[in-house]
Amino acid sequence: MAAQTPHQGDRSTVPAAAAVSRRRVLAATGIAGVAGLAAAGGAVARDAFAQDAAPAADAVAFRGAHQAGIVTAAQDRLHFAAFDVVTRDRDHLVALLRQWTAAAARMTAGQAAGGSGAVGGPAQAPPEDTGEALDLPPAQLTLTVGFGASLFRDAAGRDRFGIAAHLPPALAPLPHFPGDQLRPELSGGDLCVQACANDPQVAVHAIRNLARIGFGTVSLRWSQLGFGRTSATTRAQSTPRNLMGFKDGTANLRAEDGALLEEQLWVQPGDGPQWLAGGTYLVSRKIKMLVETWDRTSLAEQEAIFGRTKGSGAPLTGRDEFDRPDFAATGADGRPVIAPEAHVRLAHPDQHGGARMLRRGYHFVDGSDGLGRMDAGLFFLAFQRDPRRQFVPVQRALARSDVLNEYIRHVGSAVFACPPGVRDAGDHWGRTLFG
Ligand SMILES: C=CC1=C(C)c2cc3[nH]c(cc4nc(cc5[nH]c(cc1n2)c(C)c5CCC(=O)O)C(CCC(=O)O)=C4C)c(C)c3C=C
Ligand SMILES: [Fe+2]
Repeated sequence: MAAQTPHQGDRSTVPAAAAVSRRRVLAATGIAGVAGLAAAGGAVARDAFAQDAAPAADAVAFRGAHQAGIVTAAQDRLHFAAFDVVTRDRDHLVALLRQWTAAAARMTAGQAAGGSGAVGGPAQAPPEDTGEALDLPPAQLTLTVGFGASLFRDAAGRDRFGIAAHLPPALAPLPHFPGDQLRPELSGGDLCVQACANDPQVAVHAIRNLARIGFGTVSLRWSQLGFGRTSATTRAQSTPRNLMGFKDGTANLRAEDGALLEEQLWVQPGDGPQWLAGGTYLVSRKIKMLVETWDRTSLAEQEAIFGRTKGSGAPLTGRDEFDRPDFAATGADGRPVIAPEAHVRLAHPDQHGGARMLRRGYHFVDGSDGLGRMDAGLFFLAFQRDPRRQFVPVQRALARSDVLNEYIRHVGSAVFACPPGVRDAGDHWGRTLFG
């Protein structure tokens, strides 16, 4: 595979030899050929991979200074998984991270998870790929890994894998916030993988194959499917709407923010342990929305809650979506136009020493509760340089005063340290931490 280290702006370019789509493999082998591959022991499939080295059109480069899936233009679908490590053997864990890296590089390029694919291996063995993405393109799949604090020390404080000395202070557990209704089975985790793609089947396929490869070393702790991005992460993307009908992500950090990303998003050398420089922290919160209550709330009340208009997304003190909110403005009654307890006032960087986050969440609808209510909400994901200075103070202010709290419940929570990007073909997830 070509050794190439694309940097931030190069995400759209994929090392040519890495980018052989599953569709191209099928075309090269032919459908009839595929049927015969199991008996043929996979040689045809491997030859097809070797011969066809044209780039897949909609692949996001896996390697780079930073991991993909953070400032990457937010895709439309999510499958997020948190894993517990079930081995005590450091070598097994590192071997898995190497295997995962290889599989992730392949799948993000549109290839099968393993070299012989879904149908190219021996008939007597389980296939190296589960097959449900066999004829699908890469769909801009990104796979982003993170490490939880529990990977470093167990509940009794024991050093699990000889990495406790490298635990970043900023990976501290989040404090309890007023109103939290967190469920342990939707929270925490030793490792996480965020799979984003523009095809849900591609995202699910990726997580499923990583879980399959990890059998015996990791076990799935909790997972979340998401749809409909709730943020824009590049200037080219329009602002989407959340399940409450409001534009969400207007004031988000974006890929083009240059120096601001260094200041607010990427861990800098000297911030903490060196292994995380170029990485970032991810906070996930599963937030249920009481949509039936929201839907019986007047438009004026809804707009007062956010401090923005529902139609254009403009602040209540402005006309256009990207107008700066004027928190000093008062109405004819002398009261602030944007209420003291409005969501955008409480979350605004002006209230938190300039702290910002890169929000990258998704909607979820997990069916209904049997009592006529939708089990729906926001799977909030936010990347940042230090949760102690960013997520925690903002959430503390929101938990204390946000009028939105009447309509939402935080039920899941986790924090992960996401290492820097995989640099080249010899690099792997966790190398900077485990050596
Ligand atoms: C602790 C961080 C935040 C949580 C949790 C959170 C939950 C949450 N937010 C919305 C909808 C909107 N949020 C908006 C802005 C906004 N929200 C946060 C932080 C959290 N939100 C920030 C930092 C900001 C930006 C503030 C600013 O700089 O102006 C908006 C307005 C549009 C926008 O800028 O994105 C909406 C709408 C929901 C529905 C929700 C929980 C379910
Ligand atoms: Fe918000």
